[in-house]
Amino acid sequence: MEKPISIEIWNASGKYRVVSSKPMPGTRWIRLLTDQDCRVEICTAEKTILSVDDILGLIGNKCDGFIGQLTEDWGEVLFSALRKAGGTAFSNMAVGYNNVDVDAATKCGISVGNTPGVLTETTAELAASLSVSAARRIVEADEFMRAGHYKGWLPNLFVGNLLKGQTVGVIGAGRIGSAYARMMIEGFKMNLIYYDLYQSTRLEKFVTAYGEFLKTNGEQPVTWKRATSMEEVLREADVISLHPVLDKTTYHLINKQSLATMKKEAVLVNASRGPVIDEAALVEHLKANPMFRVGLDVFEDEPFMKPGLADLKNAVVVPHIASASKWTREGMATLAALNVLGRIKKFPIWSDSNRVESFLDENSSPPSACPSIVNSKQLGI
Ligand SMILES: NC(=O)C1=CN([C@@H]2O[C@H](COP(=O)(O)OP(=O)(O)OC[C@H]3O[C@@H](n4cnc5c(N)ncnc54)[C@H](O)[C@@H]3O)[C@@H](O)[C@H]2O)C=CC1
Ligand SMILES: O=C(O)C(=O)CO
Repeated sequence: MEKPISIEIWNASGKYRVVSSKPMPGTRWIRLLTDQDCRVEICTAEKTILSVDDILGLIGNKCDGFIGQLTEDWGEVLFSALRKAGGTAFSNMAVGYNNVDVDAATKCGISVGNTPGVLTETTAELAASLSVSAARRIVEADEFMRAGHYKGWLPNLFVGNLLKGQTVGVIGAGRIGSAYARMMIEGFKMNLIYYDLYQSTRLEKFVTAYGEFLKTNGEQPVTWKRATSMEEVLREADVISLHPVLDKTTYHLINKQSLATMKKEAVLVNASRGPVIDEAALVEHLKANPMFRVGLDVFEDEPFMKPGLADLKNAVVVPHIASASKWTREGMATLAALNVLGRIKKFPIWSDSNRVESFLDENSSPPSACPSIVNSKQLGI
């Protein structure tokens, strides 16, 4: 850090030093730590994305646990430093942990926490919002209105795509992808096609049951299909939402070739990680196909957009806010803090990291457990 690090300190006399690289929403997470003899230090520097050097400065000579952010590069350098400072616990305040070298953490004996179970619906809701915004051209129409261009109703004004009866495609039907699929199916009566490495039996059962319900109601039933390849989804779906993890297999999953496979008037949504799409190829595709629309929450080189994207009317862009509801963000902070606290206190691992309600209840003490540690098996804890 160029300037001296600005730090807010809670419970200065606490035995265990826990550092958070950012202020996080709510105060419960701070209280949970200070109640258990932690001294909590929160970096309040204005710089948004902290460098490895910045974080080394925060770790210092004694640090028992660290709560980090998805914008930070947690690799061997930081985990070695944390270990040297006596630390055993790290948690990302995120469910995704593609910014973390888990093997490096394991080698240093450091646990890596993440925060599933509290952001599934919030993230799916934003993906659904982007789907509707792009299909119905809401942002374009809003800009038109504010610019004073509206002269009265016209048959051809901002005509977009109807969702009802169309096909929604989900790539990565895990927690968030499945929740998104249900919203689009229940909300808009869309048919489902999905691609995932694993079968999503619960989702399939839901669509079957919902289809039966619609049929008995005299309505057109919805249907589902598990695709055998991603290309099948790209070819058949009218709206496609991306929800896989980011790893070597999903980097640039959507590229020039896969974009060419999609329908000319399709809607593509990404609320997973930016590099899942080759963004430069996407810009070219959007330019060449004005009826093709995207809704993007994440970008390949965050915080930047690839040249040309910001000028395109067929793109809706928001700054990585998919999990940004108050309840979710406060919950993420709580889970991240408890991941770190649990390891420091040698608590066991919670039995089901997707069922974390009991950690989030404001009116009771959380269980004495680590809510979600991704390398617990490797560490033998
Ligand atoms: N934009 C945002 O603010 C947020 C983004 N995310 C991102 O969403 C991702 C998914 O989160 P969850 O649903 O909780 O994770 P999850 O682990 O429940 O689901 C991911 C799914 O992707 C599938 N998958 C992995 N490789 C694949 C491949 N090559 N092709 C197709 N499917 C593949 C997995 O089998 C799994 O079902 C996170 O890893 C994170 O990067 C999560 C929360 C908020
Ligand atoms: O949790 C994540 O992975 C995010 O991207 C932010 O919520």
